[in-house]
Amino acid sequence: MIDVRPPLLEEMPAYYRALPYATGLPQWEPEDAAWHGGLGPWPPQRAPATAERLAAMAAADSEDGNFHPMAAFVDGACAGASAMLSFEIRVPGWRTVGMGGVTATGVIATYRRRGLLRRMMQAMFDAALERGEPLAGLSASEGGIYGRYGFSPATYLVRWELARHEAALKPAAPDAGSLELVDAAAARQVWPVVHAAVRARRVGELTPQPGRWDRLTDEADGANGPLRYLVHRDEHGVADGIADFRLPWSADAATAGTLVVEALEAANPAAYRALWSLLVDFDLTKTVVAAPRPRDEPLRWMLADPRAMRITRQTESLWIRLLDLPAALSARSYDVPGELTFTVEGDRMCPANNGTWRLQADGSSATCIPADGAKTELRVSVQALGSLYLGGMSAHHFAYAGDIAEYREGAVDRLARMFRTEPEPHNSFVF
Ligand SMILES: CC(=O)SCCNC(=O)CCNC(=O)[C@H](O)C(C)(C)COP(=O)(O)OP(=O)(O)OC[C@H]1O[C@@H](n2cnc3c(N)ncnc32)[C@H](O)[C@@H]1OP(=O)(O)O
Repeated sequence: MIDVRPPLLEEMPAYYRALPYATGLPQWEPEDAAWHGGLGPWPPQRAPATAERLAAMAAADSEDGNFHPMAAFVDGACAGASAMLSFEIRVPGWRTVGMGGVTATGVIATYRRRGLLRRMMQAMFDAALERGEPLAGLSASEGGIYGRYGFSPATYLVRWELARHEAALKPAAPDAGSLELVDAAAARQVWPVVHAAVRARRVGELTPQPGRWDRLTDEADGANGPLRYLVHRDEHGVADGIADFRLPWSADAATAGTLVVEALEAANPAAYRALWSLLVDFDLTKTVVAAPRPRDEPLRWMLADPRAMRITRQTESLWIRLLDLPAALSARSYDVPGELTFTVEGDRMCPANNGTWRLQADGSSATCIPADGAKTELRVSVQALGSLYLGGMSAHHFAYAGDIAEYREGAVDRLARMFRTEPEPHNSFVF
């Protein structure tokens, strides 16, 4: 018998044992190796979490009102685990929308492909709708899993490299502010302030989980060395930018002298430029590696030679799924005013999304109301709407792929123009 429901506190250890990160099973892409590069190509295999560790995780998670676990029990045994974290995500028009972020998902190998994830996903969608969250989001371990549940990529992230001797910046006015290397305690104070300023004006950025920056430390991470923290302050001494970077040790000439930027945020162009000016020309280094970064990194256009920045890796980051289509589409704004009548079909997990809808947007506000019976201009899949929602993808591409069918000439172009946003949406962390 299959039972899908939130686990009880005493069931949490069994719940965690369904998760790869608790059982020590391999990860598809160990983040440090795949993204930052480093000495060891793969970090060492993690040991399964101890009973004490599982108990501590259960205690912490049960205190967290934004953590909504879901479990699948087969004949009483916990065989599958997943969870949603409640976030607020910034959408076009600088508003925020509630999003259930799917995280910590696993089905024990001997129980897989029996529909346990599908059932957990359905239960989590229903619970998110009850909490009033019109969106679900996630970052995917494998690209082939989540489209069937209505998710589709909405943001990208990249890793880039720059050779220091090619990284001359175009001339610019001198910085009126100042830079300072600080310790982890100071960085923990600055990060929330800078992130809040950035988040207010970045589509795709998420509210950080409580304690997000608590783990910042001055301790060395083996040969990768310690994280170092560079803060920018404006001319009044107010912190408006921060970067976390490492200078890993290497015996290999190919990777020696690499400066790895793991995070950098700035609330304005002057702070952004000042931070990068030092990091791309750091004494005794040869190469700068940065990840995860936005695809439309402005630094490229500050370089005298824009080709010097080489994107060495790109993947999709946040996948979006519309749970409540009219609430989601009327919560964002549309830079290009317009009107569209479109039809969604075949959404079995959120059937209220099906039907014909009329979206009307005047540049600052929008309405999305049922228009069943009206002449439709487009058929749009719920996946295409997920990708288009934050404004980073082109509707034309989804028309090529068959996710959008045009019944009135010019309707795809109108959809594309209405949904696009500038700059490209970005989320600086995954969950
Ligand atoms: C958001 C995150 O947390 S990402 C982390 C996801 N977790 C992992 O990658 C850990 C390892 N993988 C697993 O634990 C499991 O394979 C899961 C959780 C991904 C899938 O669990 P399952 O219970 O097997 O999924 P379920 O049986 O509901 O599958 C539904 C459908 O997805 C397909 N599917 C599931 N996983 C995969 C996959 N990795 N690749 C391709 N198809 C898949 C199934 O074949 C099935 O297809 P169908 O609807 O056409 O019949």
